Amino acid sequence: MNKLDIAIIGVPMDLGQARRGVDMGPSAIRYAGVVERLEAIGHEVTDEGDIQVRVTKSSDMTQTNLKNLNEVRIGNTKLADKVHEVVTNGKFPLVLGGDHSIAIGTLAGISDRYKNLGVIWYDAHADLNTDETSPSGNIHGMPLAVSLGLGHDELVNIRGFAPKVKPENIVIIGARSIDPGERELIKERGIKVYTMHEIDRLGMTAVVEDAISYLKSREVDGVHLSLDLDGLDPLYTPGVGTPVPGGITYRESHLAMEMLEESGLITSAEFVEVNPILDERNKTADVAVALMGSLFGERLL
Ligand SMILES: NC(=[NH2+])NCCC[C@H](N)C(=O)O
Ligand SMILES: [Mn+2]
Ligand SMILES: [Mn+2]
Repeated sequence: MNKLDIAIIGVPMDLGQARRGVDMGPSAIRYAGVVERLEAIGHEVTDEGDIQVRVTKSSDMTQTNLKNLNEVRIGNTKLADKVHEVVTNGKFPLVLGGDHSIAIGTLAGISDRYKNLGVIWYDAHADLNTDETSPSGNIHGMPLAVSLGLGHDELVNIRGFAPKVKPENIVIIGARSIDPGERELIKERGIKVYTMHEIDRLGMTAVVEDAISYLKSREVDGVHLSLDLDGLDPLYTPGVGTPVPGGITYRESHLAMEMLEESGLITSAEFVEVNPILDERNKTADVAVALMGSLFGERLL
């Protein structure tokens, strides 16, 4: 295990989707013992606290079909600057959500350090909608598209450059709910997707091995793991706003985290969509922290 300097950044953002409460995700994950857990492995951990996010919904949806565009943009701009600072200081950013719209800021903050960044998107969804294709207007369904440079200018251009990632450097794992516009984009850009079909058919071992060798063949200089807790089956992580049945198991997820840790490729991570209001006794935050344990090198023997 490689000893890391981990910087935890909380993002109490819930304006990227419709169900309130996911702003309490960072507190729930801290309560589940994230700092102690990572320290016990032997890492240096600093909790950088939370990014200030405006809590009031904007009523103004007149110009675009994006909900709370301004608040989401401002929160992500602050997050991007913070992540950039942490990366520049040689620390490993571990971002706690908050809804998945915060991946916009995380990726904006990382990607000028890693010019050929790889991204693993562990999620039931592809999050590849744009303002034109979104069925909901919820920005948490758009962060991957935004990072590809597609969507509203104000989101795409955070930190003044675009795109943040290349389509051929992205791997999606666990997809089982894909909208028509997203399907088109996946085909058009040749984005690598392991749906639940591939996970069932090949097994998680083969899927993660394949994902790792694919990213290595792309010669990535870093890999960001963006883990949406709804990637797991809602049996294991009920505290999410957009659950989709038929998901990845708890065991498969631990295996995936262990294999990613062994690969030595991961240079940043975020765990998102933990909503304590929808959860059962903090189960989803507990799973998030357990998976972080595996991702950061915790082993039984
Ligand atoms: N990060 C998430 N949970 N995203 C869910 C997105 C759901 C749907 N595809 C939408 O765009 O509205
Ligand atoms: Mn999702
Ligand atoms: Mn997501």
